[in-house]
Amino acid sequence: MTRDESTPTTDTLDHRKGPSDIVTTFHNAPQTAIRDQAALLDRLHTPVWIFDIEQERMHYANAAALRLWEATTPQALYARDFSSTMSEATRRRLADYLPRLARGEVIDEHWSFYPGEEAISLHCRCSPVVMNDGRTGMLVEGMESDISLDASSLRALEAIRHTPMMVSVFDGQGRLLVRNPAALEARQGLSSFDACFADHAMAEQLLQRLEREPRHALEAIMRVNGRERWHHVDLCRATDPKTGLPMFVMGEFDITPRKALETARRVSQRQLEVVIEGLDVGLLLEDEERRVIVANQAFCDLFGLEVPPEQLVGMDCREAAESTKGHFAEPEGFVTRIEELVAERRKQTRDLLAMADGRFLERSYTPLFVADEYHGHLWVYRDITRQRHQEADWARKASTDPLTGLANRRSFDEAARSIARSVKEEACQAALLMIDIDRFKAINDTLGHAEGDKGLRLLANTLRHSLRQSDLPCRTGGEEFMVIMPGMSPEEARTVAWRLLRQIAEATIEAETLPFYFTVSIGVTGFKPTDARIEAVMQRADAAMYQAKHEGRNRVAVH
Ligand SMILES: Nc1nc2c(ncn2[C@@H]2O[C@H](COP(=O)(O)OP(=O)(O)OP(=O)(O)O)[C@@H](O)[C@H]2O)c(=O)[nH]1
Repeated sequence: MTRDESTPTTDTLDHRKGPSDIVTTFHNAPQTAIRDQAALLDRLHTPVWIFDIEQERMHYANAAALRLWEATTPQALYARDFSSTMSEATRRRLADYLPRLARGEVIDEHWSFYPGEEAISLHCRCSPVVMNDGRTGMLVEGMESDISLDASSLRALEAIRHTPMMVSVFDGQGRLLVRNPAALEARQGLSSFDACFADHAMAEQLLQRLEREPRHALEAIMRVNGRERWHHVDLCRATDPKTGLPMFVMGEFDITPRKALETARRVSQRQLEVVIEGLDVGLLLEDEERRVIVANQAFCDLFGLEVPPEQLVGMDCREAAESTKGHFAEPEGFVTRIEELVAERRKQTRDLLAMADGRFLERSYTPLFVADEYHGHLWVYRDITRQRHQEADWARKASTDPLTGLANRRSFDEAARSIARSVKEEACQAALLMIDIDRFKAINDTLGHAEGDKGLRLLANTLRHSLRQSDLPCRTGGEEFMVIMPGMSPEEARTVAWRLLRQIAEATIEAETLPFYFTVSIGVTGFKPTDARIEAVMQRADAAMYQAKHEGRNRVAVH
């Protein structure tokens, strides 16, 4: 069929009854004008028809449309029952149209027609029309399409009409010839090949590539309804069967969710590596076969390994433990404990390991289970040497008198309670001395507090150097000192007290930096199993000390 054949004459109209639909739809013109308008429409080369989608009946067709539908008379076409010839795909497509037309939408799509042996692709503009009974009909203007394919190609195009995959056909210059509804919906307003791609330069290169290669597949960022989406793109070179000119087919589907997932995985993998590398704890990840999966630089540093951590990957962890055990104060214990933990597969944190060089490491062991399946284990080593020293320092400070360096009242209480318990439960003996400087107030008042402090320090040093290791000298108050003497009877302690008393007096005389000398009074008592509280023994020591003061100072008294 050619367009020339379709030239209508006004005669055609004489034996046709124009439907009154046209009146309401087109111009709302007076009835007398119907025939003139219909005659005008018959003169169009463009086929125009009105189709009742619900009843599957034709309501109007101009002369060009009659030829397209291969009808000899309009009446024959209006009487035609389309339900018997309409394919299921076409019925579904039209069923999609109905609500859209009812909403007033104008739908532009390609439709294929097969009059005789011919295949015609028309760009159909489908608009809503109100029919006589008030229902919505479809007014179709079949405009010429750029595409000229043979019948089988058009049928192939029809077949891809219902796929969610986007299919577009371009000519050799990248101008759009036809696209299926999925592509049409995604690319409204975009009609060139390069406009489909976010990267136009890449589109240019692809066109050139297709001149050399018959097909090419890629993943690219494409433009879809003004947004950018990742698509898998299949490009295939073809030839227009009529003109012999090159064209190519592009099939696309959305892979954005997969790409997003891949990106997220890549980012989190990289982030994980950065985190592992940046950690200042030594980290070693083993698989269930006890092979190293990951180690970080901090791990190598802790064990003095002079290889980059990547070189440990794949190494047998049992061998690694054997070769590093020499770093530990108890090498065999280190290896044995690792094997125990692995056998138990129970999380273990804060395992303290003493190193041969005096450092302390804290070890955490975590078995790795994914969905109840064992996948190896994670070892984390942390150097806590500084922390340990700090803690020891704090503990010492908390229990030490800052002026003299002797144990303070808190330590004295703890030690005295412990000794009292031993005396009670183990029937051993212990003594307590209370030492008080004589007339210390006068020294302070005449020479000042700072000079007085020198005296206190001298007394503390004398106690420290004169007593046994097992004795505990403490500064329990201003110028009041106590000495706990485990394993000693009050009588034995009395002898020691006298010796101390003399040594203190001599020390004050010998000390060149001390501008005064002093004596002390000492009260002596013994811990008794019957003492309910340590205050009892302290009171006796206190009483003995006051007795010594009372008796003239510079002496020892026993309670
Ligand atoms: N320099 C110095 N003096 C202290 C410190 N703690 C207490 N003192 C002083 O020690 C003196 C204790 O005096 P008292 O307990 O009254 O008795 P005393 O002068 O030692 O006389 P007797 O104990 O009766 O022999 C007071 O002057 C206190 O201020 C201290 O940390 N440094």
